[in-house]
Amino acid sequence: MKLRFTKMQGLGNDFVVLDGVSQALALSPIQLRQLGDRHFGVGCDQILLVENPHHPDADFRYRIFNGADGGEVEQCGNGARCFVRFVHDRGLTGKRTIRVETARGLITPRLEDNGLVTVDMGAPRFSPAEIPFIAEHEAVSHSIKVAARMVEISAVSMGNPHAVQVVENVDNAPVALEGPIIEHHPLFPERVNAGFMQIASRSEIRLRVYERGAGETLACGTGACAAVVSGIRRGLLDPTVQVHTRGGELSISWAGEGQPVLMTGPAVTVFEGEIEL
Ligand SMILES: N[C@@H](CCC[C@H](N)C(=O)O)C(=O)O
Repeated sequence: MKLRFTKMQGLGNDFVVLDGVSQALALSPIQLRQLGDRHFGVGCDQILLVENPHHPDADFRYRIFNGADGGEVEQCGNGARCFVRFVHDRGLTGKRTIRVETARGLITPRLEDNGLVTVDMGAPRFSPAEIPFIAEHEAVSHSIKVAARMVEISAVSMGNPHAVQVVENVDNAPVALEGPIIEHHPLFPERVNAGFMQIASRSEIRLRVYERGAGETLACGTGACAAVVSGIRRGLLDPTVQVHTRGGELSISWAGEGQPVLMTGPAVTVFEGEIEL
């Protein structure tokens, strides 16, 4: 079968985006992995499938699959911004504020006049139901053993699970060594995204994320939200923070418990193409 796709990126976190609104699409895990493969397919960190909604209050539904293993996941921050650009640029909607159904509820991205996209990512969650590893007393951080050392991590769900640690300097943080160990740590039965955050000031962090099912990416939107939320809860950060990733800048705001996280950043179309699957 021939499949048309759009290649997009948000801060270098790259996506193959598929239009499941104009055509019915049901891809097997093998086909998804082929799309994600950088040698035998198109290559991307995640595949985004845009569909008609099931939820009565939503304009669209979008599904997210990690490119390396084809596994479906609940949420993707950079993907949410690319999703908005995609439906807007293809004329699938004229709205600039869009209600989107994800595997973890509705989120609301808005295409700004300056071309950036702001996404209301919903409230972060800290309950054991979302992150089973978190104890009932909901401490803001926990000590876990990673390789030979104890690491203090904050567990945050942005719909998908994150474990964030504070490091002195992200440039020499043990992302490649500890990322996969944290991702597969037995305390996280659903596996986890591992964040390494350097606090530059109360309003600026530097961040690297080893993503579940993808490895280290140039940026992770939900990872940025989770890192800022964990820094605010630890008393290290102000409510609005500039996040420097290897792929560029994001602005993240959070007013505190029960409030939504707002993420603003770019979304760019790279090219369109067709692949035989
Ligand atoms: N890159 C994304 C997150 C994609 C999903 C993640 N790897 C997971 O498995 O939860 C982002 O920008 O948030």
